Amino acid sequence: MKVGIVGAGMVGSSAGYALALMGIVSSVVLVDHNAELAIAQAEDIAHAVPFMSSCVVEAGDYDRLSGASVVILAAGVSQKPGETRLALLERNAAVFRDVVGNVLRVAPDAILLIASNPVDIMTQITVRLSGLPAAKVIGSGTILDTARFRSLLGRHLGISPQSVHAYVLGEHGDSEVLAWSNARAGSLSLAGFAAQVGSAITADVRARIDDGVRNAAYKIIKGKGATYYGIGAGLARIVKAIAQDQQEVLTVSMVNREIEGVADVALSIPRVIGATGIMTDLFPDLDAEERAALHRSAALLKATVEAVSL
Ligand SMILES: NC(=O)C1=CN([C@@H]2O[C@H](COP(=O)(O)OP(=O)(O)OC[C@H]3O[C@@H](n4cnc5c(N)ncnc54)[C@H](O)[C@@H]3O)[C@@H](O)[C@H]2O)C=CC1
Ligand SMILES: CC(=O)C(=O)O
Repeated sequence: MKVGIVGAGMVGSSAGYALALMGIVSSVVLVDHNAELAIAQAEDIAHAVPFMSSCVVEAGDYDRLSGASVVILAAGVSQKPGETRLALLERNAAVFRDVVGNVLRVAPDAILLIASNPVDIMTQITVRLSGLPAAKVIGSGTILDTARFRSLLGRHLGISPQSVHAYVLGEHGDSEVLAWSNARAGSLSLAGFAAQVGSAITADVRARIDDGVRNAAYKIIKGKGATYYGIGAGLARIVKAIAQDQQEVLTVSMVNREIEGVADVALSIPRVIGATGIMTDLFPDLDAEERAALHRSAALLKATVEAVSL
């Protein structure tokens, strides 16, 4: 499978690196309006390949995306310290007006995987610009927030994050919703597991984990200027689910017909991902407080996307 990546900065190159090391696709092509950067990133990643896999990693112009099954869109600006994701909207919408048409011209059948922020709005804008069915335009959404939630819960409980089943829903951003009520550890409820291992989830623990998930990006950007390893691996994980038709349940964003009373809005819930993109939506069981928070998140995104003119 060939995967294209438009935007060879920190996020795009990290996704390319993860894909190349995982050895799950045969070819990765990096495209950037800074052609010199794309060439340098591709060459650097290609030098890691002989240690791990046999993926061909190259850079080129849009024509080189011909035949790509998936194209990751990671072009545009990223947050400065203290800046919200939503503040990037106008600048990245302008970038996508340029990028989406160029990709579709050469790879009209590709699944588009959106990473640029604000990712839910950029996903909805991409559906509008491309005319593609919603299930073929996947936003990375809360895949990273869900990983952060599982990581912090696993650390608190003393188990692998892979044994924690917990999801972050809604916006990939400040209004996101940590679905505590249906989180599980192994086969047990969170509270049941925590009691057995003597690591109660007190109000303080819950507040600390909520803060660690919700504000992770702000803290990392303050410390090192950008986040990229986590989302790079998350994007590669979504590509793997498509490449291997895994029917994997992941929290990703797409334009939903209706969520908690809000129509036609892109946000994340758990969904089954396979060869053709999003196969099924899985609306989780939530308590009343979580449902109200998800409604607020959906309403915020809807109001934001309605203000964008294309
Ligand atoms: N979805 C998520 O969970 C995450 C999303 N992001 C977002 O990903 C995006 C990229 O972030 P970084 O890679 O750190 O930024 P970066 O600045 O390192 O890379 C962006 C790249 O886009 C390229 N670019 C800009 N306009 C272009 C155009 N019209 N055509 C082709 N290439 C163009 C630039 O030359 C640059 O190389 C940002 O919007 C950031 O907020 C970042 C981390 C996590
Ligand atoms: C930057 C960003 O969206 C994140 O790390 O969550």
